[in-house]
Amino acid sequence: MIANGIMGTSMTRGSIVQSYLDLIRTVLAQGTWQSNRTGIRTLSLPGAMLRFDLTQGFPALTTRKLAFRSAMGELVGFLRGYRNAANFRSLGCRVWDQNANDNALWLNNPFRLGVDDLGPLYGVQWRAWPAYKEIDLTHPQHEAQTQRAQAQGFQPLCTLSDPAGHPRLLLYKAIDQLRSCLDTLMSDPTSRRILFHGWNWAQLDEMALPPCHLLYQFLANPETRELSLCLYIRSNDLGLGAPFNLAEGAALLTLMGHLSGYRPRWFTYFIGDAHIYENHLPMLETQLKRAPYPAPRLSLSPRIPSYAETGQYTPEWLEQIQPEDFILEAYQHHPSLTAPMAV
Ligand SMILES: Nc1nc(=O)c2c([nH]1)NC[C@@H]1CN(c3ccc(C(=O)N[C@@H](CCC(=O)O)C(=O)O)cc3)CN21
Ligand SMILES: O=c1ccn([C@H]2C[C@H](O)[C@@H](COP(=O)(O)O)O2)c(=O)[nH]1
Repeated sequence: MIANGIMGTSMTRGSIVQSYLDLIRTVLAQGTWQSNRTGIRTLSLPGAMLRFDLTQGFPALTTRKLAFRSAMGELVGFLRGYRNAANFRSLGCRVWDQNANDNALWLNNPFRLGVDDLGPLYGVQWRAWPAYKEIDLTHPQHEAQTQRAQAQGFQPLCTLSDPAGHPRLLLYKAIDQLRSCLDTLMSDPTSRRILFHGWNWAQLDEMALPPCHLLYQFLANPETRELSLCLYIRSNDLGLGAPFNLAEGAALLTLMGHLSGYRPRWFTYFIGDAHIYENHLPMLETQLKRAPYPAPRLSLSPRIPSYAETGQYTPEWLEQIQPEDFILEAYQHHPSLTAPMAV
């Protein structure tokens, strides 16, 4: 009914998982075999899109059991800016252990801080993107420029001279991109600039893995009180990664809407390299033989204030939320299946 979930508007509770299965079928039919850094070949398709109407349910896999608690642990770890696999484990999420400790390239990286370190990935960039501003102290407006930067929270670090010998003031700020998005949903919801991203070129070489889900754009409609999300994923492991990425994207959208007074609506999921690892084929073929169940529902624990109900803006819940505050309701699923992760 809905080819790759792209048509969208006629989506029903049953078709939420169907669009994932259609994408698997498309990659099986049209993908090409490719090699990659992991040594495990993939069937890959360049470019794909899935689109979910979240009023019809939550995009959790039903053709096998989604490790929901683990996925929410990962999301909460990102929300808190964690960079250590032990912190993720303490939230019930073990999916970062191998990337932290089993990849020879990362083990030999001089930026790795020790066992379980992952480097400044996802959450660090979301909550504390390191930003520097240089002000040319010979510019006639340098005082106004400095004042403006300081009003935005930039702190002077030192003065230095550029290659031409001009004195420059260096300022620093850790940018909380996610908090800025939430603040902008409150102050300027029709803005088309409410986005955060993880692709920090200056630090890609300091990370265990450069970000896969890297651009999140929120789109609010103050008239309908609906909030939508466009998410771009440069490289997506359809067997293991996509089920987590779908659940976490939809949960993040729900949380952002809850804290700013919007109901989640469209979740559009763009993929650059959509791939299936060779050793995931049996797991996916089994799922294609199973009939999907209706999509479950997501609710948030009542202890998290809904802005629409209380009128109180409580952005601190971005950090305070716990994995168990995300509650999956009416989740019917087929038995568990799993497959190895390519490291
Ligand atoms: N090759 C690869 N694929 C990925 O999807 C991936 C990476 N690497 N590295 C970093 C993160 C970690 N993510 C992962 C890694 C493993 C699972 C996984 O093994 N999922 C199991 C259940 C795990 C559990 O019970 O916690 C599954 O069956 O879905 C999921 C997401 C997504 N990412
Ligand atoms: O959230 C995630 C994180 C990772 N992945 C997958 C996508 C690829 O299979 C690997 C990353 O390898 P690269 O060589 O850096 O592309 O991990 C995912 O699907 N979702």
